[in-house]
Amino acid sequence: MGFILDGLETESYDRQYSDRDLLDRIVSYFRPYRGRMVMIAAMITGNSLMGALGPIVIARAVGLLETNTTVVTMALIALGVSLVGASAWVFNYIRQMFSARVTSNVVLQLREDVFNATVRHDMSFYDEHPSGKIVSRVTSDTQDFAEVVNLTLNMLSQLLLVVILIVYLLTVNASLTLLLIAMAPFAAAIALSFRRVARRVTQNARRVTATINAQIQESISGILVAKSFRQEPAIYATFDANNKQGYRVGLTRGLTLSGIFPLMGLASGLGTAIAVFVGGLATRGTLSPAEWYLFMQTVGFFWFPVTSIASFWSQFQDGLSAAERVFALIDREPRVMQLGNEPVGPRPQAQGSRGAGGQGSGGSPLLPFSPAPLRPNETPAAPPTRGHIAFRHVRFSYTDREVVLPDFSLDIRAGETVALVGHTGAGKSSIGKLITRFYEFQGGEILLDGRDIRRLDLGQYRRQIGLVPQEPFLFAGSVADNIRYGRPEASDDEVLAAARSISGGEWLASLPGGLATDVGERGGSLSMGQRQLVALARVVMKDPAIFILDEATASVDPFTESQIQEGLQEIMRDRTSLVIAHRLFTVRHADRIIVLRDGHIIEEGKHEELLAGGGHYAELYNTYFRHQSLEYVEQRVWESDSQ
Ligand SMILES: Nc1ncnc2c1ncn2[C@@H]1O[C@H](COP(=O)(O)OP(=O)(O)OP(=O)(O)O)[C@@H](O)[C@H]1O
Repeated sequence: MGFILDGLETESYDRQYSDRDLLDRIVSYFRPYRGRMVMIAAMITGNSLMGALGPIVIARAVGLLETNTTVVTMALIALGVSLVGASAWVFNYIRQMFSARVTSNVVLQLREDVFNATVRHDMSFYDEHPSGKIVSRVTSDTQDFAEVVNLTLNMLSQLLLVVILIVYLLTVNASLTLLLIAMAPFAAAIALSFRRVARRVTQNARRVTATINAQIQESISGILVAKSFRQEPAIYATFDANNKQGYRVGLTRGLTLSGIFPLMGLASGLGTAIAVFVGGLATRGTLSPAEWYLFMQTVGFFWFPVTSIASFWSQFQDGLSAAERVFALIDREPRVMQLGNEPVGPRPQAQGSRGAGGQGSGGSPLLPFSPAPLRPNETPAAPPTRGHIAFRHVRFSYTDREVVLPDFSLDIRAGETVALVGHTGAGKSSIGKLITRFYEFQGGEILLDGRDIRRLDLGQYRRQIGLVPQEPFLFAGSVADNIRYGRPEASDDEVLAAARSISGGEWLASLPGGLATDVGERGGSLSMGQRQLVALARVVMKDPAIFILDEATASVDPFTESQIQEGLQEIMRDRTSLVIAHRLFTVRHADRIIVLRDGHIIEEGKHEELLAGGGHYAELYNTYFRHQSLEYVEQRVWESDSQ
């Protein structure tokens, strides 16, 4: 079966729970619905009782046929059978109603938990796991689990029906009933022997579905790149291969599971034959036709749940493995670990420009915050965030294969604008990602105003960080919705004010509907420059103490560029800013430029100093930044004019 399973690895966070742990966990989801579960149990009992009563009443009718029966008696029996059938239906209906509510609630809760866990995971989780596979777990796995719950209830109802009939039959003929019971272990043994096979084929089917989902999702997200490289056939080929693998795995599952039914049918046929033969011999002359009818009827009822345990078992395993996968996703150990939840307050009210050198308002930015001792029941007051960031001998790697920052130390003073430059892969973005706590570092410490960022309340801490990534992501909705994302409670006037704080709001005029313009999926209806402007306005709305900008490498038209630059000046004025710089404008205006190579600081200073030094920065400037300068552009124009 090897080729069928190629590429169907489990996820690194997958784990095998013991049956007991798994069951305890499942039961915990049903605990809040104890009352309804009791009601369901009562309805199942009622339904099974009525189910058993049906054949008993008919058997009585058969018995009565031996004697002289009146029309009235027969009518009463017919009425009895109808009542029994109707009551069974009512019990069943009420049970279905309650169980639908309970399972829907459980799935609701399970989805909430799994989605909540998913969005809380740090970025390393998303690096390792394709989003399509995560989607599979959140949607189809939770649904499969719900289906198995319904199946279990049906099964319980069936089993109860058999138990009731057996108890009744024991009163009719004990030895024949015991013969029936003696056959049950054989049927169950055959059913259980399929357990492992069924679970494996089912799990493989689920994995292949997740792989197909992941690939479709990736292909659609990257369709623009794929089209521009004319890679549609390659995408199709990968899909085709995955789809065919899905077909093979699905077929194997179908064949394996359907093989169980004929085998079980054979076993039940044999069982009935034995019951007829042995039972017939043993009870010759002692059983009435009515009793014989009831026994044979019960053999049918008896075999059905016992044999369907086989198929049920595979589906049950199916549901259990779905639950296992969902719980594994919920329980995945976070890599970013907060060691405390010390409060983090907003930045002190802006008191005009702090100027170059970045001495922030109020006190020494290097002074660590030492809170006054709290009285019992007093919640600690959140100290204002001045924005002094210190890296102390930080060691960081994404994976075991490469150390990105071997021993990184850097002080960014409160209010300072620091530009990080360096060749690609030098570790610039990683520094920003560590400040935002997207990834966990392995050694050293990072301090905010003298406090270890691992001890801070993560939500409050991130509230103080405004991030603009290289390709700003906009959510579906209007420009105003996206700006309001920075502070959901903001009024329309505040949103407008945030938009106007960027380049006087001139950029809004280029949008067809102004603030109401629909941004399209991922902001696709706006130009790259407009997306950056919206992202900047979003940060203004958030009003963070620390601003991190991973500058876009894509150039925008000069007019938008100047609007972006004005916006940046506005944002950087009163806050600590870290810019992964790709624009000459930002390096020139930075209080300090840090030049990185292989995770080490090799130069630092202001633009002119570094340029005069003729080192790595000068080299970077000449190969990368210089062509953006006005002098360069003018010289090129002059050269082309004079040719
Ligand atoms: N999510 C990740 N998982 C594993 N390795 C990563 C990840 N992100 C970055 N790296 C690696 O870490 C190193 C530093 O990457 P980083 O993105 O910090 O560089 P950078 O200086 O910002 O480069 P660029 O200017 O190209 O954005 C690179 O070798 C990169 O391959």
